[in-house]
Amino acid sequence: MSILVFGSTGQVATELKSLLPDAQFLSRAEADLSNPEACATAIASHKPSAVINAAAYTAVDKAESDEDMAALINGASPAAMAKACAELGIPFVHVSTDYVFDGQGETPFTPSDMTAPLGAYGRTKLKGEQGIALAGGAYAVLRTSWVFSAHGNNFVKTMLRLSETRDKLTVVADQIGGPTSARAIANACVTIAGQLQADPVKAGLYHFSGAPDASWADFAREIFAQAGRGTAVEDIPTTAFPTPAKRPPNSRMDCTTTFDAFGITRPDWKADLTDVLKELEVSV
Ligand SMILES: NC(=O)C1=CN([C@@H]2O[C@H](COP(=O)(O)OP(=O)(O)OC[C@H]3O[C@@H](n4cnc5c(N)ncnc54)[C@H](OP(=O)(O)O)[C@@H]3O)[C@@H](O)[C@H]2O)C=CC1
Ligand SMILES: Cc1cn([C@H]2C[C@H](O)[C@@H](COP(=O)(O)OP(=O)(O)O[C@H]3O[C@@H](C)C(=O)[C@@H](O)[C@H]3O)O2)c(=O)[nH]c1=O
Ligand SMILES: [Mg+2]
Repeated sequence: MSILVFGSTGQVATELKSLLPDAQFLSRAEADLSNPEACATAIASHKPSAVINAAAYTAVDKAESDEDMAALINGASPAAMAKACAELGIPFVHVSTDYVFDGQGETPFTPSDMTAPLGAYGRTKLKGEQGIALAGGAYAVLRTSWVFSAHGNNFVKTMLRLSETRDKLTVVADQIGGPTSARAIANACVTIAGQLQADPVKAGLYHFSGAPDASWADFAREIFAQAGRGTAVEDIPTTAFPTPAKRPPNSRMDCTTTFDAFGITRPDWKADLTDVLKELEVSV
């Protein structure tokens, strides 16, 4: 397959690069997602056998005051990509988020559960999902959560940085979800692209998150335990950590249909964290 990837520097794009050395990666300079037509044109001119979109507006708090731009990048451009792929008859794999849900209750969300984003980032990602489904091609939207890797910005790197100057951190304990390594997501995207090409009836919306579910505070404790840092983690409620964007308290995702359709299981995030810490050279 000649795979075309939108994104070049992000967490998932970086992992796709090591997995797919022969794929083409489009940076922002080569395809700006604030320009949906440019994205469609890039696909039409490269004529790939599959497209993976790993680029997005991921600054959750900033999106609250910049929703129009986030909507172009997360909504209109992925929809335009899906349409261009449908016209070429090639698979399109896109990554979405747990933040499309309101996070009520304690039951894991299934792909068919009602969406109700609490903030601008989630609203714009939902627009992307809906535009992609409307395009009607051999698409897969893979919703994931709490992405971490050795590259880019993520919670693991933030915690390690803060632990250098702090003996104790306060971290929210009432938001529960599945931390997911960017490498596991990249692997899943490639598997799904291949299977969609052979079997386009598998098109649809899927969930993929690391197991077991944990709170951000649990995640922080595991990071410090594995990295051998003495920093203590105090559980706090979300109300004690005010942010511009509201985040879902329940980010648990039911990933059953992803296994049923593609044979892909939930990755063990603690094992993947070990690999990332090794890569960062901070493991004990
Ligand atoms: N991060 C997370 O915790 C989660 C992410 N996701 C989803 O997973 C996918 C991958 O996320 P992740 O790898 O973490 O993302 P990152 O934040 O690590 O990277 C985002 C990428 O998008 C690119 N990008 C942003 N704006 C534009 C633009 N206007 N034109 C072209 N490229 C642009 C960035 O390029 P540049 O370097 O030029 O800025 C960067 O390469 C996204 O769809 C995201 O919504 C889902 C759940 C959780
Ligand atoms: C730094 C810090 C954060 N927190 C909280 C804030 C928040 O609720 C949680 C995680 O912080 P972050 O800024 O990493 O969260 P955030 O950027 O919202 O992470 C999200 O990004 C987008 C792109 C997604 O799609 C989601 O799945 C999710 O990964 O931890 C603390 O409680 N204490 C702290 O010291
Ligand atoms: Mg963030």
